[in-house]
Amino acid sequence: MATVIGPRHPAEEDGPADGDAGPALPELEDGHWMHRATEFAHTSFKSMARRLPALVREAVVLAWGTSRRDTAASIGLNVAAGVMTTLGLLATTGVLRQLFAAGPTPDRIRAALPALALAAFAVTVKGALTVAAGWAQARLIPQINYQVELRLFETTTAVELAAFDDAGFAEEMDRARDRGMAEAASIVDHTVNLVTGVVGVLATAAAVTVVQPVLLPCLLLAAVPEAVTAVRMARRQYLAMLARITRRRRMWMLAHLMAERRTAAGVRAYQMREFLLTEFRRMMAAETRAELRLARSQSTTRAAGMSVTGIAAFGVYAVLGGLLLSGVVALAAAATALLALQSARSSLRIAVFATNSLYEDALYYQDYRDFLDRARQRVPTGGGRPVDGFDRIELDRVTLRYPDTDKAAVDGVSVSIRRGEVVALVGENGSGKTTLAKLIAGLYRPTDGAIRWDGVDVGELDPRQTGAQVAVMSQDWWRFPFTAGQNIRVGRHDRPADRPGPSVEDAARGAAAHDMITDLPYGYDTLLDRQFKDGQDLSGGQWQRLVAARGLYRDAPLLICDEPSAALDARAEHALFQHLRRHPERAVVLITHRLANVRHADRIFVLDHGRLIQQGNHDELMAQDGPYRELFELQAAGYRAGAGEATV
Ligand SMILES: Nc1ncnc2c1ncn2[C@@H]1O[C@H](COP(=O)(O)OP(=O)(O)OP(=O)(O)O)[C@@H](O)[C@H]1O
Repeated sequence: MATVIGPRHPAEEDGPADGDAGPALPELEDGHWMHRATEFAHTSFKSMARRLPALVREAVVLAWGTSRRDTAASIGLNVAAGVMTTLGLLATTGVLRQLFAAGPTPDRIRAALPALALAAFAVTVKGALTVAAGWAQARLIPQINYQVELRLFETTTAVELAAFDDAGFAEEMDRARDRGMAEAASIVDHTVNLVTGVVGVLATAAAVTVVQPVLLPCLLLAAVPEAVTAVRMARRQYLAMLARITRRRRMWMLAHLMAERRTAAGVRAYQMREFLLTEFRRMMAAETRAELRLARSQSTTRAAGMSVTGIAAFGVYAVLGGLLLSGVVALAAAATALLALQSARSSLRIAVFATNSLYEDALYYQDYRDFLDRARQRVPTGGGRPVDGFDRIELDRVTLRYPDTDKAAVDGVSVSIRRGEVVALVGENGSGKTTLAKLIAGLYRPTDGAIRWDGVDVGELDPRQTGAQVAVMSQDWWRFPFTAGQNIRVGRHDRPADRPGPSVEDAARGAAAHDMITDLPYGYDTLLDRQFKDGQDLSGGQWQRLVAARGLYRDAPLLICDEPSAALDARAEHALFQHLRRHPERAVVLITHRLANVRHADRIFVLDHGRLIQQGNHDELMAQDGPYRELFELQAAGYRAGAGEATV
């Protein structure tokens, strides 16, 4: 049997130094979340604590806006639990005082009983309050997630298409979606934990102060080193993660290349296995060494922290002993202080951790807030004039310049499209056809010039109603993970039952997709995504038929077809073009490089570098000595030559 394990790489035995894991792949762009990670890494705990009130306020406002009842319960019940902590400690002192008093044991126990009952009551009630507070806190999280996610997607689906061409916008959206959104619930969670921790510390401090104020500094002295060690370790881990992040991202990238269905064929066809594995081994070895170094330094920090904590505890015991001997503190109070110490330690640890996490997560949540503010400004408002079809769409010296580009993709183009016509956009790659089609479809607004529907500027029309008049068969379609039937029906999913229009099957027949769909295992109910059970894959051409069927099902008065047949075989292409013929109720804008398909168009617009350089019907353009005739003859010559060779 052939071995499936490649030869061992030297790195496996000794592993290179970190510097050896240099880039064989090109340098990666910083991840969009890196700026927050770096900011967090360089903020001191003191600065974090200073921003704490503002962050807590923000989290409370968010939680309050989501559920007043659960917010009030989360905070109120925790405060009440704190009161019970104080009460419990005071009752314990009472018990101890009675037990340590002089007299016969049965008498002392009897005297301690009321305080004992009170302590038991406090512990029980505190337990119940803590459970109830945890419940309210757990209830808050999904409700916040629901609100925050919904708000994000309501916004991302409403913003204008042009926003997505803006690199900054797309990046902010990724940031908001990948991390910012998830941190909304976290900041509320951390805030409640912070409140719990602070209330715990205050409750303990209050009890100790009542019992004997002198013990308060001892309490703090003993609790602080442990909390500081915890923060130090978390910080060190974070910095180590940050230092290794570039390498880890490279590893993830390689891991995807080696274990992905979509890359499997390419990796095999080009025999890339050894190349990828070698890269992976190099990085893995360096990564392992870094992990080992971190483990060592963390253990050192923990050991140092434990030593300081031990010394502090020793100091507290010594002070307590001194106070006992000098009679400043009674034995019962000293015993209570030891109990309080345990409680204060864990509360302080919770509070410090919560501060750290709250600060970090709030940075990411800010990304979410910033994105929403920015995105809301990009939601098209449009006018309120109703639209019900059109007779003529006019583009008047229309220009569109994509963000961050110097050249206009469409440059001062004036064309008109009438209902009942088929017009074609022709030109070489990058000449601006798709961009012009998107302008006609209303997906982009021109940076210059005007688009008018029956003489009215589109800016004055209701954008929803304008959009409803348009169907686009785009060349870069998305494989929606729906059934075949849904993939077509989604083209007009909101069609009222009484509105006439083609059935899903009619549309599929029109796009030569019906037979292909009925051949699928579940026909129109077949799921077209292999991630689902019984999901199926379609070929590129089969998908294109489905996309064409969706466009036909939409049954709109303006049909824009951008390379609708690029992946279709000759029969499917023929069937589709039968459907794209002239129809009195519809205008068709057709983009195709197969010029035989535009011969019958009423008008052909030829574009070059974004400019309109020729227009007319096929015969008129063939009569001119221009680019259209040149392109057409080049294609026709290919066919003629093929026919000639075939006859040889
Ligand atoms: N989203 C975008 N952001 C920036 N530039 C773009 C964008 N889309 C297209 N362009 C640029 O605009 C110009 C016109 O592109 P367009 O897609 O309209 O050409 P096309 O004629 O449809 O090309 P093809 O025949 O290859 O489909 C090209 O230079 C292209 O690089």
